[in-house]
Amino acid sequence: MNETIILAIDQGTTSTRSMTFGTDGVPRQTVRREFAQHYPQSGWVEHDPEDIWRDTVATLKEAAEADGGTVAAIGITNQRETVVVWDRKTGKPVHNAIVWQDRRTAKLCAQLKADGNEPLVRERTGLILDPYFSGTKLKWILDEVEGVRARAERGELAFGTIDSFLLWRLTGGKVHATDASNASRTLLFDIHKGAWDQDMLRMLDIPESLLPEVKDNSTNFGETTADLLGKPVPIGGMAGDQQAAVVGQACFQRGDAKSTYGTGCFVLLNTGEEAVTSKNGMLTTIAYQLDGKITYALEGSIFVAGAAVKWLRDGLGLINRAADTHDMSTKLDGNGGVYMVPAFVGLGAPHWDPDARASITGLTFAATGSHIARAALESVAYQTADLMNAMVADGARDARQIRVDGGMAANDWFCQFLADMLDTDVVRPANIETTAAGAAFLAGMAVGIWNGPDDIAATWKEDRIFTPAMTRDARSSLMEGWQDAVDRTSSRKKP
Ligand SMILES: Nc1ncnc2c1ncn2[C@@H]1O[C@H](COP(=O)(O)OP(=O)(O)O)[C@@H](O)[C@H]1O
Ligand SMILES: O=P(O)(O)OC[C@H](O)CO
Repeated sequence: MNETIILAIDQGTTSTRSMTFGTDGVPRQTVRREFAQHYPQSGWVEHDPEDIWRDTVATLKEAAEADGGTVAAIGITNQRETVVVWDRKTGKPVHNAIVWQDRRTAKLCAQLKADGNEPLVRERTGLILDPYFSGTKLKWILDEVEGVRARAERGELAFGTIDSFLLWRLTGGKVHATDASNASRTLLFDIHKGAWDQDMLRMLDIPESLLPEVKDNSTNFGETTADLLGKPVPIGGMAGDQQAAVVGQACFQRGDAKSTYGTGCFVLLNTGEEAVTSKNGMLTTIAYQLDGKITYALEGSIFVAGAAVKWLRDGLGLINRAADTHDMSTKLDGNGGVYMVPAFVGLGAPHWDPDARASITGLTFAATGSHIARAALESVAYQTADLMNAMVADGARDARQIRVDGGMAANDWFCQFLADMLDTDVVRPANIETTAAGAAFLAGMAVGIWNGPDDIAATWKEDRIFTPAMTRDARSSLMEGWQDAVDRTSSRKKP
């Protein structure tokens, strides 16, 4: 008899992946495709939703076929905040997807801030007024794309983050829904009430008819059309990729923290039933909602992590493969005073400086390509340290370990440097694709394969622990160099 499997779709910023998992939670097959990034203007980032759909269908079919098992349920996880608006009749997007990294609404955010809206935004949504989140991007499409506002007001259009768009397409246009974790990133959602917020909709002039229904993370989201996998398959799980990683890393207890290193880096700290408000630039967000009960997280969001390594490869041509950065960094005695501040799309938490742009500082004739590669890896660890310090300052974090995952976590040199900078054990699981695993677990729970978080925690396996091995003085001196580089890169000039 065919084995039962769960299929996870992981729609990331640079690639779309489908993975199959056994009922033991172990990954079996992975099919991955990179897709085109569009940069129409400085600071703008777009995706073609049809590329995303095409790769989703192709990878899910290939993964299921390569596996050969019987797909019991599908889970979807996705790059968050990215906005798609489509026609309810034809399913056609009215514009390219505006990606979470896109800064085009920086001015609008500054204006809304100057008008005194930020305290209410923070109180209701847990977020701040930064172009990162979906709300102002949705407003841009309504205001700038000809005819769209009128069509929206006539109820002809639907808005969604990537999860919603894929759900709509996978169900043949039958279901327009999202999950609480994705909704909590839109700037439109009251994270305390668990409902769309009328004041936010008014502030951004967004017709409510555009919005999807918001559901638990593990529930019946509908069935796929029969043509995709030969028969309809239930979609049982949906979560933003960072929240799915919280589930995949089994961070179910208050105080558990994970950090995912993909395109960006996102640290999420489970704060249980309490929605902790940060005074230090962190976000308050929904980690997951199960059986109607919300668990919150404090989040630190860094916009560029693995993307800096990708730039070394694709922009500079300095490396052939991302993994080359490991040996280049290992062979140097130190960083030679070279720092990279990867503010390619501004700086996220805790600085929130959308107008900053990247820099490399401290270059001398002794600097080599390896110093630049190392500076890229180091910058991601320094940024994580800034987040952890902010969480400590918020009184929200003790000195427990942090679990890491995502593509960059495969790099041993980086993980060790991270442990040194955080002065905390860095724990890497056997499966670093925890995002897809989280989506599979949520889907599997919905169809009774796993009963709840305890079953999921039992499948989590450690690969390696990286223990801090640097003196306090060495750490402080590196962090000072980093702080100096950040100050030089800031768009806010010191008086
Ligand atoms: N060994 C490595 N060392 C450093 N960076 C790496 C390594 N392997 C992958 N990366 C980086 O990690 C990112 C890929 O991670 P992934 O989790 O697939 O990202 P995403 O889901 O955002 O597409 C890429 O940006 C790549 O540059
Ligand atoms: O593409 P990733 O994995 O870096 O994730 C993107 C985040 O969801 C953006 O908030």
